Amino acid sequence: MRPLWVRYGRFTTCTPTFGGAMAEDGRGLEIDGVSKRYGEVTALADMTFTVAPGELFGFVGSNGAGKTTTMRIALGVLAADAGEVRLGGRPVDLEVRRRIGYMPEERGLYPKMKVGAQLAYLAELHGLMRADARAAVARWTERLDIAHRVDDAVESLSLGNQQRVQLAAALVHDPDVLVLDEPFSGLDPVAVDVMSDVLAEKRSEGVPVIFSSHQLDLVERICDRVGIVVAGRMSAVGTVEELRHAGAVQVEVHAPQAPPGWVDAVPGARVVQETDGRTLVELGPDGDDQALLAAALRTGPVHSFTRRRPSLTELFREVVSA
Ligand SMILES: Nc1ncnc2c1ncn2[C@@H]1O[C@H](COP(=O)(O)OP(=O)(O)OP(=O)(O)O)[C@@H](O)[C@H]1O
Repeated sequence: MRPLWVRYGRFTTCTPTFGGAMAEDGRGLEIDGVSKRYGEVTALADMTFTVAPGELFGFVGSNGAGKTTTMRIALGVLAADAGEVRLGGRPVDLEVRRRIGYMPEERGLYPKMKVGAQLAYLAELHGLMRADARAAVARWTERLDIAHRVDDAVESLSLGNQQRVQLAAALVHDPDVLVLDEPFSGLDPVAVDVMSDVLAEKRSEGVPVIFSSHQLDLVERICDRVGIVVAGRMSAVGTVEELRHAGAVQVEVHAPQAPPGWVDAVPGARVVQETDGRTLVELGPDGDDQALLAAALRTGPVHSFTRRRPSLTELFREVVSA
């Protein structure tokens, strides 16, 4: 059967040509040397990373860094100038695309269509038989706690519930990979938990899951790996622990009698913040925490001396301002 492209609101999809789990060969989703320009603007420059099967990957970066462009190219609705996207080792073509579950940043639902009918329509577009589509809609609307709204028009739902419908739309065809553009934005804490649980469930099924977000505390909490994008390139990638250990060591010192400037004499040490006898010090590669402790003790009593690693938010600031 020849794939047929269908415009669905702002969501484009195609009719099925075959089934099969393409992410199961251990290679997952590969973004390989992808570049994209919009006129004079370089949106992506050699963007490269992978999302393994069963991995929850957080895609973070400043506004305009290139996250949405990467995701659109991964889905195949936008063409790259160079590079390739593969799923399970296979370049993303029309057939592979229908195995992707995509949640676009600008949500793409028909406002006046009923929730249940809309989801069933989408599931059928992705190749499910009518009865299977209805069963999938029942399962996902139940799971996402919107089953009581299936006969309501999408526009009558709150924005958060519309977002749950949008997630259901990405899931009803049991995709081999999930690509979600800011799925958590605007959700209340309960909805955040529901969304996190669903993503974790898909991960446990071996699905590669990538989502973009500006909620770094959430990304730090739930993701297996994180990629920080700066100006269209992957600037840092790894587990949060790996990124934190690659960052500078910080030490919080509580020495109430220490005068301003007490850190200046310690080689490789830099004051990040100083308030009420508490000093946050960053140690460079040549910094020595014992020399810092000795300097603190010379000022008087030291009530606490704690080594800490930067949070993802601090790392993010460091990476984007480098
Ligand atoms: N259709 C377009 N025409 C021209 N420039 C575009 C277009 N879409 C994106 N850009 C530019 O490409 C760059 C990357 O944009 P993109 O939307 O991918 O970033 P983002 O990381 O998703 O940002 P945000 O966090 O704000 O959603 C930006 O400089 C943006 O202005």
